[in-house]
Amino acid sequence: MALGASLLSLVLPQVLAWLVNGPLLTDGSRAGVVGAAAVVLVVGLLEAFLVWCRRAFIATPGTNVEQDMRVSMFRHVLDLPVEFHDRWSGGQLLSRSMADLGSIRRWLVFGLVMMLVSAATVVVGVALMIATSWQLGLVYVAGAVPMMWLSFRFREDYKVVARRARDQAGDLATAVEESVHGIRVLKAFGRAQDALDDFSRQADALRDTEVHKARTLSRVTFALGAIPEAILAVSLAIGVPLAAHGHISVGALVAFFATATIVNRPVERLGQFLAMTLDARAATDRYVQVMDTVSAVQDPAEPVALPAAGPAGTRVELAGVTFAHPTGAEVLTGVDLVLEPGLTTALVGLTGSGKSTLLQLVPRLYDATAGAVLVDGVDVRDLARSDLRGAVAVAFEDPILFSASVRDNVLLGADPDDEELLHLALDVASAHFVADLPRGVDTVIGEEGLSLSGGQRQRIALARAVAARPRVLLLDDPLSALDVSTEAAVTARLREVLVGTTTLVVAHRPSTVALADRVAVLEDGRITGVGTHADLLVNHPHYRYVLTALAAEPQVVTL
Ligand SMILES: Nc1ncnc2c1ncn2[C@@H]1O[C@H](COP(=O)(O)OP(=O)(O)OP(=O)(O)O)[C@@H](O)[C@H]1O
Repeated sequence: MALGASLLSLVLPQVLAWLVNGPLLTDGSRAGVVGAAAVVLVVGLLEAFLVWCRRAFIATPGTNVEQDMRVSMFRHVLDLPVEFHDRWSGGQLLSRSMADLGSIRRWLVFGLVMMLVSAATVVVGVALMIATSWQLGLVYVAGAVPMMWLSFRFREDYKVVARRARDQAGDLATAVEESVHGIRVLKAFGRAQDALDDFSRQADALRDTEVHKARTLSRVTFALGAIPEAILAVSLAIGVPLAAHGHISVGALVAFFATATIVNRPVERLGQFLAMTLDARAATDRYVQVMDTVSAVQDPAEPVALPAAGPAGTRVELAGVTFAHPTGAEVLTGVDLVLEPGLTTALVGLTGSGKSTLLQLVPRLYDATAGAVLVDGVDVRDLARSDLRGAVAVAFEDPILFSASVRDNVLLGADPDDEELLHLALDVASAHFVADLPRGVDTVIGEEGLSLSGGQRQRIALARAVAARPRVLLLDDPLSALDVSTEAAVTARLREVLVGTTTLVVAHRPSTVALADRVAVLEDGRITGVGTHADLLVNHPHYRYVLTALAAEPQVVTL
């Protein structure tokens, strides 16, 4: 339709030529003039109708493409492993999934269509101009050479700044995200001004890039506007003598200039279309960069079914597990550890010894670099991730809650309508404070649960892990914000409810260690001792040292 509208506009100069050569220069008949006016009117109305159709019909496919790309990207980002999210900032992903995709849509619905239409209009228009007068047509074609050279130069310059601007916009989004996320720290330390200064510096850099882009575009727009006008002046200087000597008719001369005026329009806008295309290209590159990232943690081609748990529960084994973050040194070196079915094992080690890392290998938040993690004898890499993560629940030390109701947060990994389970899980986690919230379990907790205290957040996160009714429960020191007596009450209830659940608890407090059936000591990336608390106290010097260090950590600071 866009093409039809544009090509129709080229009909008008031909009507004009016929009008000049016919009724105007010969008989001057009224019927001829009226006929020409009628043709102009019909062609004009048809062109307007086609333009309306283009605008009306392009919106749906354009927005559909944008939506499909956005959903695919979010699905892919959710599927990418934690290691990817360790490296990528939220702002970059945000700007790629919002602003970049918006720019691709605008290009699809306008830039691409207008580029194609303009190209067709120019080709057909120049052909008509050559057919009208080959001498003048060739002059016009000669003008294309400097324009193509200028466009090439523009493309080389602009594509670099277009990409830079998008990357800087992503960094700026990250700065906003981090500052908002850490607003309490910034305020408490009185660093708001520093954050503002940093942000202003980044915003200045983005503005400079945008100005650079605009200047590059304005230079090429000026050149692409001036050259066709100059060609028209040259054509006029050549065309008038040609017409005067009868080499071309006056009508042909008029038609040539009318066509040239129409062809000039898309030529003059070529810079703008090119800029849009290069912007969309930078946006597409950034989109593809995320989409082309292959997830290192994938489902196997033919997943093995998770065997039913044994009578005592599920057995988890880490066999010769070694792990290093892509950017760091080896954290775990040949770890051998068995979590006996239905028992609670405490994992103890100095800070930074790799306890959280070890725990995250079980649900495949990371994959072991060497060795294997086995759940009931099956390598976790041979299981479908959904099966594995359905059987394993984690409560992290830093509890992440979503801006949803308490109910939705707790029943995240369970049946969302299971009222009984909801209350049981909250009870086990000693989250009785929920009853006092304004709307009870339906109270929407603020972004990331920041409207709750640290201990309250931890208890909701623990309730979530319990409600998942896992075969294996991994607790990364989830009770650290609770006082010792609440911790004891929660642990006692956990023991009652989680009969048959194999539990690994990362312990930072002697009180937590004492509640476990067995203790494993992580030292220099290896498990150097497994036994009861009492045995290890007697036989394991590093365990004694770690316990002393943990006990020395002040729980209450007295000034
Ligand atoms: N994403 C990461 N990239 C690179 N190194 C990391 C990453 N996460 C953790 N590490 C490093 O791995 C090591 C183990 O970290 P981990 O969080 O497992 O220790 P931890 O024993 O749980 O510590 P803590 O008791 O303080 O919670 C640390 O040296 C840490 O710096």
